[in-house]
Formats: sequence, structure tokens, C-alpha cells
Amino acid sequence: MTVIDIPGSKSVTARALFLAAAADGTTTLVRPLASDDTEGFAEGLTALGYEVERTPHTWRVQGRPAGPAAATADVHCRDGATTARFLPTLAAAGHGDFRFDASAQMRRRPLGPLTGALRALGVDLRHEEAEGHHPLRIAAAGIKGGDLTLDAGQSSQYLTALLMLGPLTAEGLRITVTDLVSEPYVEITLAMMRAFGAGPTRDGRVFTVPPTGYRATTYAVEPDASTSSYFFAAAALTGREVTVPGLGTGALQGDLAFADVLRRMGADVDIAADRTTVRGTGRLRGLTVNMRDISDTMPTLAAIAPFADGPVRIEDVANTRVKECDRLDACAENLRRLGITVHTGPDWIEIHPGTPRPAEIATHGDHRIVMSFAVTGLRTPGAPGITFDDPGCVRKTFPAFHEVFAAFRDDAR
Ligand SMILES: O=C(O)C1=C[C@@H](OP(=O)(O)O)[C@@H](O)[C@H](O)C1
Ligand SMILES: C=C(OP(=O)(O)O)C(=O)O
Repeated sequence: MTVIDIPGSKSVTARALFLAAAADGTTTLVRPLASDDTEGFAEGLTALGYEVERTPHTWRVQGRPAGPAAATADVHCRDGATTARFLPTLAAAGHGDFRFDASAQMRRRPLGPLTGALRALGVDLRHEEAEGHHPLRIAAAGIKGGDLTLDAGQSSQYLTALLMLGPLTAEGLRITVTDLVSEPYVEITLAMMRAFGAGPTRDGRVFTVPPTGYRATTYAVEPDASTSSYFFAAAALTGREVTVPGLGTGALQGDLAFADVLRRMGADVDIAADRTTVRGTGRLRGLTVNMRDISDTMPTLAAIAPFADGPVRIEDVANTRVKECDRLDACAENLRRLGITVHTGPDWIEIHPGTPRPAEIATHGDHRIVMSFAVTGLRTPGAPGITFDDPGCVRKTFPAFHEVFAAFRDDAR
């Protein structure tokens, strides 16, 4: 049995930073994720005038219920969509003139429905270049609140940002959602808002957020479920047993349901109160699976799909086309480089069984493409196996991925 110590959840860390910054008092985050996305978020807060103190296992944030201390700030959000969507929303609730920009990759990703909603709430917000994309300028003067209608069919992060904004408005928010992807991420948001003293409620597609503000707390960040998927997939693929402590039935993250997909394919899966174990059985069945709720694990499944005993068809994942890259196209391109037969449509991919041949993977600067195809490499015969044009892009969520994965791989020998 191999026990893997998985770093903290990116999604939980990003939310905790927002909520801590907005809270009354000092919040302590225990085992937050230290990676490019979350360090970028913390540095964005610092640029806005918040006090964030980082030590290796603990981050402390001095909350400012009134909003950023800085009257003006120029914030770079790097590649992180949580940073690029949550931070401008936090700043909009305060007072000052703020500019936000992001990497070329993140500039390409949309945020129009979110900035449209902020404008509908009266925020003076201007896109400097392409409408609906970074960079943007906000002249913040506080937000009264009210009713909103939101299309979150492209990204749940628009809804998460607005939900977290609700307690900071004068009168609260009522948000009616017309469409929603990645729904389990919204449940993370609601649970964490409650942990910081807010009282959001949900009735189907209508979310009501009273203007309570937030209370500082001590918050322990659970391990990242999406990151765990690479090790669970590796176990299923190689017949080994992997246990991730700290991630069990009480976990907030929907991506733990990737373990259930592996169970359907033939792996033994045991989700206990405080840990999850996946054991490969030598059997990997083909299947059709809807991944709308857990699409960050689509590349993980695509990367092990050639080893299944029948086609693997992944459906309802159109939003993976607006992630770090177009992930449906990137998975298809790389599987073809490995000699595997693949078909794709607007929101689906179908992968046929085959034996991958060595190839260089085109990463498109996407951490998940690297970590997923590293798993394929465990069973790709012949030198030099699987290589990557940009292995370092794992820094976005798991800077030590290659060391940890190599130790796991070599442990089997
Ligand atoms: O709210 C979050 O923390 C996230 C929501 C999901 O995005 P979408 O809602 O854009 O699918 C997920 O893919 C992303 O990695 C993190
Ligand atoms: C899509 C992702 O990240 P984000 O949207 O937070 O940049 C991801 O981590 O797979």
C-alpha cells in the first residue's frame, strides 16, 4: 500500500483567502496549497493592501470588512481563473481604483457573465481590451446589492464569486441561475461561506445571500481531490493500492467522485471517513460517463482510457474547451500522437483501446495535461516513454508533482 500526501485543495485555498480577507479578524489557514495559483492569489491580496503572512504550513490573513486598504492597485492574476474572477469581485465591494490583468493564457479565458453581473449591480467596470476578458479596471464604490440573473453554464466560478460577494453588499443578493456547470464547486462555496459565519441559502436555481459580512476563523484545508485523481488513476492502471489520507466521506470537493468512475471501470474503491483508497484489480472496463460535475478529471480519464477493454466516452464537458487550453482538443491531439484512435464532438470525446507508443506530449501550458499523461507513461512501453514540451507548467497547482510521481513510480520496483 502506498500512502500519498496530497497538497491542499486549490479551490478551498482560493475561497479561504477571499473569505479571510473579507472577514472581521485574523484568519489562520492550516495546510493551504502553496502553488502558482494560490501564491498569485495571496500576492494579489497583498497588492490590494491586505496583510497576508505565509509560513510553510500556515497562512495568516488580517481581514478588512471594509475592503482593500489600497486606494489604487495594479494586480496580476497570472494563470489562475479563481484569482482572475474572485479578486476583482472582492475589490469591487470596496473603495478605490483597481486594475487587474492576467497571463496570456488567462486573458483568453472568459469572464463576461461575471463582469456583466457586477455592472448590473452598479459597479463601474471597464474592459481595457477585449470585452469580457482581462485586463480590466474597476472604480469601486461599494455595492448596494439586489436581484441578479446569471448564466453560469460556462463556469461556476462566476456564481461562486457573486455568492462570496453577497455578504459584503449593503442589502444582500438574490441570484437566479439560468444554467450551471461544475455544480459541486458551488456547494464548496456555500459550505465555506457558512464556516466563515455567512448564511447563504439555496432553493433550486435561486440563491439568497443576506448581508452578514464574514467572521474570521481557523480553517484547515483538505487535500486536493483533482490532484489525487492522478494517483488513483495510476493505482487502477497498475494494480497497485493508493491511499490518500484527509480526503474521505466528509470531503467538500466533488472531484472525489472520480474514484467512483474508477470503481465503475473495475477498481476497488474504499471511501472512509478520513481517507480514500483505490486498488487496481487488473481489470479496466470501457464506459460512457457524464463528467459535467467533475470535468477537471476528464483529462485523467482520457489518459488511462486506451488501457480499457472497450471505448471510453466522456460526455457533457464543453466547458473544458475554455480552461488552461482547449482540453478536448489537447487530449485528442496527444492521444493521436500516442497512436490511439480518438473522436471528439462539441462536448464529448471517445477514446478507443490501444497500446500507446512513446511520444512527446504537447502540454499547451496546461498542468492537467502533464499530470494526466504522466499516468499514461506508467504503461507506455519503449524508450523514451512519454515526454513533455513544458513539464514545469505543473507549478500552477502542484509544483512538486514530478518528484512525488517519480517516487511513487519507483516505489513499485
Ligand atoms: O471554483 C473553483 O474552484 C473551480 C471550478 C471549476 O471551474 P468551472 O466552474 O469554470 O468549470 C474547476 O474547473 C476549477 O479548477 C476550479
Ligand atoms: C480549470 C482549472 O483551473 P482554474 O479554472 O481555476 O484556472 C484547473 O485547475 O483545472
